[in-house]
Amino acid sequence: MHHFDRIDGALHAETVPLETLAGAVGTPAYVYSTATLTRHYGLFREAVDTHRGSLGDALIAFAVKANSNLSVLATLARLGCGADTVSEGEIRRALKAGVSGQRIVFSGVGKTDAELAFALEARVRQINVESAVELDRLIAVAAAKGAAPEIAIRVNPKIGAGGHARITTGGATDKFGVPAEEAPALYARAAASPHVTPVGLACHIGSQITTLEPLEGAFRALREMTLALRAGGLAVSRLDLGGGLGVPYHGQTDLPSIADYVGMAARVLDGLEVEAAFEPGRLLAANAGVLLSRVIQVNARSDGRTFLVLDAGMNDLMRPALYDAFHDVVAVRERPGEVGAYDLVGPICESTDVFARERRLPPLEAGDLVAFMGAGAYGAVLASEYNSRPLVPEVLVDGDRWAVVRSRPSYDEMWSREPKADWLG
Ligand SMILES: Cc1ncc(COP(=O)(O)O)c(C=O)c1O
Ligand SMILES: N[C@@H](CCCC[NH3+])C(=O)O
Repeated sequence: MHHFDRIDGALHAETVPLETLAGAVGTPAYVYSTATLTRHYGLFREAVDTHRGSLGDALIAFAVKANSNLSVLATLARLGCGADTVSEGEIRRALKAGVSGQRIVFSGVGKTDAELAFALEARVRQINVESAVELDRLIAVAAAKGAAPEIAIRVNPKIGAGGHARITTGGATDKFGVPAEEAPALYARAAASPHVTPVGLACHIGSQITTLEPLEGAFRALREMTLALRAGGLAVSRLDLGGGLGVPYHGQTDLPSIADYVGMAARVLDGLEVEAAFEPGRLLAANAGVLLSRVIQVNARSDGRTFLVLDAGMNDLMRPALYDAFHDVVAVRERPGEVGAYDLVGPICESTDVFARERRLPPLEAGDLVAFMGAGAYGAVLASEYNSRPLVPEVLVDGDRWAVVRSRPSYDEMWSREPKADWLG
């Protein structure tokens, strides 16, 4: 079986052949590796523990949006990982997977009153407030419940970064966070309310960030703001540094390592005596998963273009269509012969249902299996049933054992969610 994990150039293999899984559950299917999730969390934990002096007893809160499969979350929860959540559904998933409320951070620009109330009932560790208007609503919700939740103010440091313009979150025009110049006054306002307890600041400037500079700039902004708030007599004991560190989709070997990244954070926070938190999503999960797909047909056109038509479509893996994202694709069993240039497409009736153009691959035939690498983050979670295609199964592998951790619904199950309007008879 192909190795999943390319982080740090290290290879971690599970021992169940992908062919076996494809035969058992059908294709397309997402396959996740326990060993890789464990290794990535372990590397992060080790880096953070090395810098306890600067980072305190730091929380690593997996960004559930990256992969919300309950068994993936349970795998991480068992290792001690927390959860960064952005909806009631994600809080519920994290709790169901065994993450205690005390390890759950609730972020997001549009939390409803009902979701805020739910977060208070779940006694989450921290609510990251993203605007003045949200603070007012939270104060009202908390007052009605006689609560005083611990909150952080998410600061927008006007440093946007990321692998694509559509995934930056810290830019001046992005909807996320409180503009840096407004944040101190908002913090002071929160401190004056008996219904919330401001404990710190948060930031998250974007995703698939491949250099440390923008992250360092954002962390420095939080440091300066902490010192300014303290000078004004306000207590700041936590800094939530968000997620965003990129992974090597292209096999790059020059990306910052987890140790580089955490070491940089420790240097910036040194001497502040705060407890740090990190919210990695992609970093923990992307290279812990592949999307398995079978070739439906090879359409070699007379104009010279060869379309490899796969049974996976953009509804199963949206990233290429949404962000022109690159996913390495490998033939699960390589046939001998000359490498060809294939346009990898799915069966969806959309012109953007193209995974790659002129990708060089060994000879492939109908029925062959391919694996999309780096599909463990923002893969299954972004899938839809477009073109009435059932969501694909998800499988978790652990050494030589495997389990279906999300099943493919039957068509009847799909229809059962659409009761006929009673007037239609
Ligand atoms: C608030 C917050 N934290 C963490 C993450 C995780 O980001 P990534 O998967 O890039 O680590 C995101 C997503 O971008 C986010 O919005
Ligand atoms: N969904 C995006 C990342 C966005 C992260 C959430 N803010 C991706 O697949 O790259």
